[in-house]
Amino acid sequence: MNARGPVIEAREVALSFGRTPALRGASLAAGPGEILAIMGPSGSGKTTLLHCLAGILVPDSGEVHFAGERIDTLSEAGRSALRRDRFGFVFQFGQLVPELTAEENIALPLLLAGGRRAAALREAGAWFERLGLDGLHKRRSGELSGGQAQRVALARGLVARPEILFADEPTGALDSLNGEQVMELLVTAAREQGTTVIVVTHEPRVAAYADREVIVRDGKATSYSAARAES
Ligand SMILES: Nc1ncnc2c1ncn2[C@@H]1O[C@H](COP(=O)(O)OP(=O)(O)OP(=O)(O)O)[C@@H](O)[C@H]1O
Repeated sequence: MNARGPVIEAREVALSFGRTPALRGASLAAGPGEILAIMGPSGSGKTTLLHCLAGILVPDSGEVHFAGERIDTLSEAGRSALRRDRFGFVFQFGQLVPELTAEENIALPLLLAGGRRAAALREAGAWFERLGLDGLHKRRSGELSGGQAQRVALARGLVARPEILFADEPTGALDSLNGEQVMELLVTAAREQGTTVIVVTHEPRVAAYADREVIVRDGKATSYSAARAES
């Protein structure tokens, strides 16, 4: 696959939890820098598909390719290294480390990648002004509002300039104003860095920030171009 091919791709991915089929041959592909929204009814398989793409879950059948390499056949250690070094993550409830300050939380991916503490904190610090978090460097997650904590989580997901950011309902716990702000920051920062974004959401207003939507229904995925204006 050449550099213009998809950066991440699922091919006919199937996965069951016991007797519950979560995915039944789902395929999708995202190009470099593309922002893709995964939508669909509750229980349709969105999170499972995201986890298969990110190497968190291994499909029963089908293939997952990243940057031209098959990744579902890698060992757990290989997939874990991929997640640490090349992917970023944002979840619905920020999942910040409560013992760490906001700046330490943001710096975490850089430290895990072997970066030096002073340099990592400096880089983390650059995100505060950009995200409207000035003066909150030393706060712990319990001392931040939901919107502030989610912006910290977003910075942590992007600070190491991952090739792909996986976001699972990143605005799901926020009111609509905070949700739109987080999405706007996410999209702006990802575009600046050229990061591909795969975002699971059930909110059309969040999906409207994406270049393209993929609808998952009954464990299968269908792609729609961004021709939402007519509908
Ligand atoms: N760890 C698990 N163990 C057993 N069943 C699971 C597990 N995770 C998901 N499932 C089942 O797999 C199916 C797909 O779940 P998934 O979380 O991918 O759906 P979803 O579209 O993300 O749903 P939601 O929008 O409600 O978050 C559902 O039937 C769910 O109950």
